[in-house]
Amino acid sequence: MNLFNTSANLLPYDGEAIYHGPILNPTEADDYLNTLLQTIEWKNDEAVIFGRHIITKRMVAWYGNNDYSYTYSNTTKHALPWTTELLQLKVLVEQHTHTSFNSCLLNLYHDGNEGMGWHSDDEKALGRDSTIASLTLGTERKFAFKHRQTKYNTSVFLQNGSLLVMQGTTQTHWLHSLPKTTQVTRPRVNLTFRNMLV
Ligand SMILES: O=C(O)CCC(=O)C(=O)O
Ligand SMILES: [Fe+2]
Repeated sequence: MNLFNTSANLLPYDGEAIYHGPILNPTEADDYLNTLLQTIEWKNDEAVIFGRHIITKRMVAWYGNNDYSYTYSNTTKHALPWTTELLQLKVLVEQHTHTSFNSCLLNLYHDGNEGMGWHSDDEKALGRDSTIASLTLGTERKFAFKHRQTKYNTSVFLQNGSLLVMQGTTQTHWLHSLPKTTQVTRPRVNLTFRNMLV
C-alpha cells in the first residue's frame, strides 16, 4: 500500500534514490516502532577511529538470513536471526521493491541530538552499487544527499512508515547523511535492508 501513490527519483544524475512515501499507515508504523524498541537487541555503535575507541549514543542492531560477520573500523559484528516483525517488514519491503534482501541494519536515534554523518554504503561486503531499501518508523527526519564531485545537494523528509530505495550508481557517486536537529525530541528507528555478498 502506497498511501500517496507517488514515487520520484530525488537525484538529478549518477544514481537513483526513489522515495516511495509511506508504505505503512501511521498506526501500523507506530506499532512496529514500539515492538522493535522492545524486541531488538540494541547496542551502542562502537568503532576505533584514529586509535580512539568511540561509542555512539545512536544504537544499532544487525539481523540476517545467516550469521554473517562484518568488520568495520576495527570492530566485528555478527548478524542475529530475524525476529517475527523484522521478517514481516522484510516481506513488505521486498514486495514494494521487487528485490530480495538477506540482511538488515537497524539504527535507533533517540532524538534529534543523534544523527549520522556523511558517508556512502559502499562496503566491500555489499558488492558494488547494490540496492538498499530504507524504512523509517517514528519521527520524521531530514535525509540529505551530496554528490562527491559536483557537491550538488538535495534532501527529503522521511515520513513515518516511509520507504526510500537507493539503487544504481548512487553509492558510488553520492554521500548521504541524517543531520542532527534541535527540533526533534522523539525517537526514530531506521531499517536498511541490504544484500551481503555470500
Ligand atoms: O537513518 C537513516 O535514514 C540512514 C541510515 C544510514 O544511512 C545507514 O545505516 O547507512
Ligand atoms: Fe547509509
